[in-house]
Amino acid sequence: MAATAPMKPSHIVENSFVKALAESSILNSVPSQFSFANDSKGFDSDSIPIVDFSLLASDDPDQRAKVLRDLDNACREWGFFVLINHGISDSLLKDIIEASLEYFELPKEDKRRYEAKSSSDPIKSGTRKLLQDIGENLELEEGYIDEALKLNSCFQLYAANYYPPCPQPDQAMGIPAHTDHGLLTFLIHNGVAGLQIEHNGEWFNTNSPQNSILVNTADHLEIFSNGRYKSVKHRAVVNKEATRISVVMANGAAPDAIVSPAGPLVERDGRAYYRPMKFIEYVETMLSNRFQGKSNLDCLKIQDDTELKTRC
Ligand SMILES: O=C(O)CCC(=O)C(=O)O
Ligand SMILES: [Fe+2]
Repeated sequence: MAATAPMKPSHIVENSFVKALAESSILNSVPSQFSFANDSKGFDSDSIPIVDFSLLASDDPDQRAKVLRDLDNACREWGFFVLINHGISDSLLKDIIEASLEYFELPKEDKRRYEAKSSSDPIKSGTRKLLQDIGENLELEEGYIDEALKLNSCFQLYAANYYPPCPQPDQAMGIPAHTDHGLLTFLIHNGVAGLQIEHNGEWFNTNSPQNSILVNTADHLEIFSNGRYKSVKHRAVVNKEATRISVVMANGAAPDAIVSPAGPLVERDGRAYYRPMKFIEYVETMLSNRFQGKSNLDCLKIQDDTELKTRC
């Protein structure tokens, strides 16, 4: 059970409530309304991909070609990678985590002031270098991805998750299995592990250094790449000892961009495997029924030509 800010999807319980509950001295078991029997075990793996961001700008063509291949393999095979040498200082990363913790310590009324009023309340910013490299890996013309997804006014959603220590970690889940909307999700944390990703039907722990950034490919990149890159399923588990904080930046297309498989990829594949949908509509429907029933992505998948006219 996580408290999330500033976006508060309807399934997430009141921020202050989870925190107060966890701090209550009489809490020694998970209340039944939060009980979520699960197998939260994950495997450790040393093959989780690592991408060295600094080498993407290398002048050495062989070095650059190698890191582009690393990025392509990571997006195709895991939908996930640990980004190192990204150029963001350790102190800035720490400050972001600190500021998020301060937010969770605020009284309930003060917290409200910072909550986004709706999902169309975007934070617009961000480097798009990785997306341009991804466009190159997909053999799209330079600038294609920027224009098709209107990246000069791209949508970024910031959320901070607070996971208090849990007396029965095997009876609760911080955030259940889901995929993210958007193109890429960037995640940092306070050094306490908890993110697990699904790979070949198994759950893997992501024990990454605190100064790295965890990146996962999300639904709109799966759609745009016509299924070459998979939106990875992930979840957050809790532990008995330590509070975990994660800060997530979901990086998407412009709110009014219609996201569909990229034209040149559809030509290469002979057909589109996903239906188009306006970016902001996707985000809004997803946030209103996240973790319940069929995912938006499944609804947009076209299984075969005979299904072209069917919808969820
Ligand atoms: O806290 C984490 O590790 C995962 C958070 C997450 O998946 C999300 O906020 O969408
Ligand atoms: Fe997520």
